Amino acid sequence: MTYTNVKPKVLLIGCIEHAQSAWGALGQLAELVESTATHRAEFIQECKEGKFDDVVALYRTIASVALTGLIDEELLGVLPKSLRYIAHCGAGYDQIDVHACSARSPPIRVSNVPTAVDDATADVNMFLILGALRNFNTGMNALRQGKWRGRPAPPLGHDPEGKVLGILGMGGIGRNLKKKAEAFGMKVIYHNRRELSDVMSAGAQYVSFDELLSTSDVVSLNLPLNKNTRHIISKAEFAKMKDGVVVVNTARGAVMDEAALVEALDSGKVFSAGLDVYEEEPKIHPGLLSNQNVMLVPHMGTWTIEVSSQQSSKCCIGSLRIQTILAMEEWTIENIQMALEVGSLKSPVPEQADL
Ligand SMILES: NC(=O)c1ccc[n+]([C@@H]2O[C@H](COP(=O)([O-])OP(=O)(O)OC[C@H]3O[C@@H](n4cnc5c(N)ncnc54)[C@H](O)[C@@H]3O)[C@@H](O)[C@H]2O)c1
Repeated sequence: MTYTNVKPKVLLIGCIEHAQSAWGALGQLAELVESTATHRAEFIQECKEGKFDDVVALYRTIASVALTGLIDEELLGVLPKSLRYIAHCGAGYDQIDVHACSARSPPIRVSNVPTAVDDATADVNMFLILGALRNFNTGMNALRQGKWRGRPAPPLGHDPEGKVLGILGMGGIGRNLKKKAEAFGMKVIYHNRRELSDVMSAGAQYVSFDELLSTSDVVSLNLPLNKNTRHIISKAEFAKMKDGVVVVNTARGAVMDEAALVEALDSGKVFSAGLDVYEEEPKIHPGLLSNQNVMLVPHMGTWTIEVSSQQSSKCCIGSLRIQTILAMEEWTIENIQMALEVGSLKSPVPEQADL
C-alpha cells in the first residue's frame, strides 16, 4: 500500500513514554491522531462520532486497556472500517481478539513486540522451576517467622539434573528457557502449534500435547493466551500428568484453570508450582496463597533494569530500563512505518502468519 497525496491517519491509544522522536518522524509519513477518552464508553463514543474515520493504523500500549477495555468484537464493530493494522507495544497480546481481527473484511493485521523480554522472563521461569523443584518456599517462609526451616522441616526437594522439562509454547521465551534449563541438566521436550525446524528447536524433541503432559517432570507454560489456549491446562490435563509433577507458568494466568491447579496441589498430584501470572491479577486464589509448596511472584517476568541480550547493543549504563521501553516503542512504530510503506508488518503475530 502506498500513499501519495493524502497522508494516512494513525491513531495513538495510550502514551509514548520515550520514543517521541521516532513518533514525531512518523508524522512526516502520516497524520497522527489521539484519543482523549478516559474510559471505554468515551472511546466508543469517539469512534461513533467519526473522530477516527480514515484511520489506517493504530498504536496501542498494554496500559491503554484501562482506557478502551479489550480490543474485542464490540470495539472492532465501532473502530473505523478503514483500520488495517494494530501495532501492540508488548510481547503478550491477549488484550486483542486476533481471531476477530482476522475475520474482519478486509482483515486487521496485528503485530506485537517479540524477543525484547525473552531473557528476563526465561530467567524468572528458571527461578520458579528451581524454587518449585526444591520446595524453597516452605523453608523461606519459616525462616522469616524465626523458625529456621520450620517444624516439621520441609520435605527434601528435587534436582533439575536429568528431569524432563516439557515446554508448552516453544516461542521466544520457550526457546530461551530451553538453553537455560539444559545448563541445569534438564532434558527438554516441547509442544507447539507447529513443529519447529531443526535449527529453531536446537535438539529439543517435538511431542504431542498428551505426550508432553504424560512424560514431563516439569510442565512449563509459555504460550499466548487466546480463545484456544484459555484453560488449556485444566482438570483433565492435570489427570494426564505424572504424579508429583511441577507446573510453572510465566505466560498468562488464564492459560491454566487456577481452581483445578489448587485441587491438583491439594491432592498431591502436583508436587509444587511456580507462578508469575494469575487469572485475575492482582487477585490471587486463596488456595495458592495458603499452599506452602507454591512459589508466587507478582508478575515480575520483565522487571529488570537491564535490556535483553537482543537489545544490548543499544544500551547505555544508567538508563537501561528506559532503553528497553524505548526499543519496544521504536519497534512498534517500525511496524506502523512498514505497514504504511510496504503494506506488511515487521513482526506480525504468529496466528496471522499465513494471512
Ligand atoms: N511474565 C511476564 O512478565 C511475561 C513477559 C513476556 C511475555 N509473557 C507471556 O509469555 C507468552 C509467550 O511469550 P513469547 O514471547 O515466547 O511468545 P511467542 O509468540 O514467541 O511464542 C509463543 C509460542 O506459543 C505457541 N503456541 C501458540 N498457541 C499454542 C497452542 N495452542 N499450543 C502450543 N503452542 C502454542 C506459538 O506457536 C509460539 O511458538 C506471551 O504471549 C505473554 O503472554 C509474560
